[in-house]
Amino acid sequence: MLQVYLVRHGETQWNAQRRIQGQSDSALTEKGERQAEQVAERVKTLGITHVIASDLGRTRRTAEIIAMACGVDVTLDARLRELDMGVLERRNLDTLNEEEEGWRRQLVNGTADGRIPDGESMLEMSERMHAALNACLDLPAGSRPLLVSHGMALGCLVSTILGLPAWAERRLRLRNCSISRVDHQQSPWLASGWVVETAGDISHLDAPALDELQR
Ligand SMILES: O=C(O)[C@H](O)COP(=O)(O)O
Repeated sequence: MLQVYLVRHGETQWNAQRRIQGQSDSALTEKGERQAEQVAERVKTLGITHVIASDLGRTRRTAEIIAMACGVDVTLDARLRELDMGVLERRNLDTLNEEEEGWRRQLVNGTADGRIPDGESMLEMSERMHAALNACLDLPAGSRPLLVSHGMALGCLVSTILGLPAWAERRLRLRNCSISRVDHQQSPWLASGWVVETAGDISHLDAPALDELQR
């Protein structure tokens, strides 16, 4: 059985400011740095053999902190990036007009082919996230990788492993520096292949991220 840990990066300045990041970027806040240190402390005893991260700054920084604690290097994989939010990247959620908010809501309300203009669909993101996860199957036997990615990307990955379509209504909140685990396994009472062992664990964190207080 292959166990893969999934971690969303620490809180960023734009998370706290309710600004849409997508494939744009902002630095971790002090709280985000502390969250990354707390998740590193939590996972350093789990026998992690690989830390693989989205190549955006917020995930790279989180991965560096985790990898240091686990004594491994960071490998970057652009397939783990957040959904491309197109023309709405860098915009504050509270400044969107009715049409713009309609584009954004399509990503969370179950619209099959929803996308923000110049952005990515949930299905396109799902396909690259699954490709990155399945690449873990080619790691040496006994590997235990940890992937550092993003809220929409990881939420879609976990939901699709549960059998939901990529564009399903979003009902799984993965907070900053939450830990999820998916296993590739064969067992009597589960479907073969990927299953969800845990999702969204934040018991290792001492305080909710700012953006959680505002949502
Ligand atoms: O702002 C965004 O793009 C998403 O809602 C959250 O993205 P993140 O998980 O990269 O912060």
